[in-house]
Amino acid sequence: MTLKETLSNSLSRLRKNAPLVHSITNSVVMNNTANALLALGASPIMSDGIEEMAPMVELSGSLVVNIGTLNARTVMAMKFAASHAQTIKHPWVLDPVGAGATRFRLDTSQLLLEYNPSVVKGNGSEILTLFAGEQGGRGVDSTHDDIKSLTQCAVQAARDHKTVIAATGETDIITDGHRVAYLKNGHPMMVKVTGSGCTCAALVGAFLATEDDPFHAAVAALACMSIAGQLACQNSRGPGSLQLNMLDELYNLSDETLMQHLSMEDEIWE
Ligand SMILES: Nc1ncnc2c1ncn2[C@@H]1O[C@H](COP(=O)(O)OP(=O)(O)O)[C@@H](O)[C@H]1O
Ligand SMILES: Cc1ncsc1CCOP(=O)(O)O
Ligand SMILES: [Mg+2]
Repeated sequence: MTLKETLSNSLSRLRKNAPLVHSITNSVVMNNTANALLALGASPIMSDGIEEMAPMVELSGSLVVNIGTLNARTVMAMKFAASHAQTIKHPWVLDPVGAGATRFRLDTSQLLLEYNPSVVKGNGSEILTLFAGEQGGRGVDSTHDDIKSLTQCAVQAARDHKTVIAATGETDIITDGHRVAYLKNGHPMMVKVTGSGCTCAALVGAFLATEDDPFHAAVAALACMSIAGQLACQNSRGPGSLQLNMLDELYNLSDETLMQHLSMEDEIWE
């Protein structure tokens, strides 16, 4: 079966299951992320209280750890949740937001990596900072657009850490170190809405709960995000209407629309 065929009913499968997705995320995007998960067909719950971390991880179908507005207390909660997820083999995704901005962010991202995330989702600069030690990015935004070097880095990182790397940008690159998918959907206006990348990570979390293979989960999630974004941009005058239209497009997305608009190439790296 081709990758495209494998993805052809992933969205309806997700909606049938309506998974509960637990996010420890940043205070900038919390509301929008919860709405995006609802629009897609999942159920969000945001919680960073260490007192309820273990039962919350067990209750939900997957975990999203996003370090966007981290502090000492929330980092403790993130570590606890990630560690518990690893112990009970619970799927989880790491979004190392602004990993290159400060030492605290880099150290926290590296520490969380030790708990074997199923997927690491970042923009190009975050992935290169974390896995190639490159200085780049402007705060939480990416300054990287070289597909060749990013793919090389992502493949090696996926192999070294036995995980799936999903690097977003004009072309999204998703790899488990062997299979590599390039998604060319999306629209440049998407970078003008804060939290676009965070929504990607949340959607990866949703698909991790209903797909057995984290590589498929990451490809399905980024395809939904980029295609919904691309369609939303057609009716948006700017970032304000895009943020709203994005939710409507996620809500109205179907397997058929996804397959119709999907612009993807994939290859195997030996
Ligand atoms: N230049 C671009 N053209 C098309 N889509 C883009 C572009 N830049 C980012 N995207 C899309 O925007 C979403 C967020 O990606 P990105 O901006 O890299 O994340 P972040 O918000 O973490 O920096 C992804 O779905 C990605 O495909
Ligand atoms: C602006 C900002 N500052 C801290 S977290 C955050 C949101 C980042 O969202 P994204 O990574 O999706 O652009
Ligand atoms: Mg981001």
